[in-house]
Amino acid sequence: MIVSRKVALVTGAGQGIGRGIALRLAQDGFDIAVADLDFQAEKGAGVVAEIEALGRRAVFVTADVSNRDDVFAAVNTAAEKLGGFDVIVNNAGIAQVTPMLEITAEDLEKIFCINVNSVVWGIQAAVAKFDELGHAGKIISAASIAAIQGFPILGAYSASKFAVRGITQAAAQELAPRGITVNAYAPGIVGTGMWDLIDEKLSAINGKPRGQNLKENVDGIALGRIETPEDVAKIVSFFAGPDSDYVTGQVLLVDGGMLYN
Ligand SMILES: NC(=O)C1=CN([C@@H]2O[C@H](COP(=O)(O)OP(=O)(O)OC[C@H]3O[C@@H](n4cnc5c(N)ncnc54)[C@H](O)[C@@H]3O)[C@@H](O)[C@H]2O)C=CC1
Ligand SMILES: CC(=O)C(C)=O
Repeated sequence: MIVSRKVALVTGAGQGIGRGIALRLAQDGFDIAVADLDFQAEKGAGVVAEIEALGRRAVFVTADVSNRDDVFAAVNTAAEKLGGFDVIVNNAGIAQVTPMLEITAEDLEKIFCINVNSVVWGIQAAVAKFDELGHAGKIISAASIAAIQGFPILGAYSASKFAVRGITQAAAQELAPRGITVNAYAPGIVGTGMWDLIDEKLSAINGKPRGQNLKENVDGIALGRIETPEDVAKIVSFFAGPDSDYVTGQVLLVDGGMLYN
């Protein structure tokens, strides 16, 4: 899907799914703001270089997505440096691997600030910029299979992703009169740093050898292989491009066949 010179900001784009999305949207013709935490600046610079090698413009923007001011500043920087603003991908997120009876107030505060508040800030910042620029745009957020079904030991994470689904449905209805679409992607088991962490923590809890929890989850995928960031990025490409102009409020499973709705 080639678009004519547009700008997208992708959060958590220093690695993993976010990097895959940033590269795919660059291939689609977008100039890209690669947003991530400060400590990811070196990886972010690498992603910027990869995008530039594709012939597109890119900037790295430091932002902690749990901080509303950071998100607004990132959107402003993207628009100023890249000359427009059309799409936000609220991708950044964290996992927590904690049995329900051990979840603390601090755990909940942290995961909701990063996985949920960030989506609200991203929607607000994007809409403010679309209004300022006098055009509509597209808002896309990271849900998960855990937004459709709760996963044991991932209870706080599942709750945060259910919240992303609710926000996506509500925002889609509120923003439809402005021509803005709001959708989310729901990956399954993607081979990134996040699943390295989940596998490690599950091993510590259930005593299975490292890699075994990941293998058991991948064995349950109908299409028979682990998901890649590129698999996810194809769906984001659809939501960011004109072929999804009549799609809003959707949370699209891209899981190789794990859940069916
Ligand atoms: N890996 C998987 O199997 C799945 C991942 N997802 C979701 O996809 C999204 C991306 O996940 P992965 O790429 O796998 O994770 P990852 O851990 O590999 O990458 C996450 C990125 O987000 C950044 N990040 C974390 N906290 C941040 C903050 N406060 N502000 C800004 N950036 C922050 C990290 O620095 C990192 O670059 C997340 O929202 C995750 O919940 C959804 C379903 C499955
Ligand atoms: C990381 C994630 O979303 C799951 C459920 O695997």
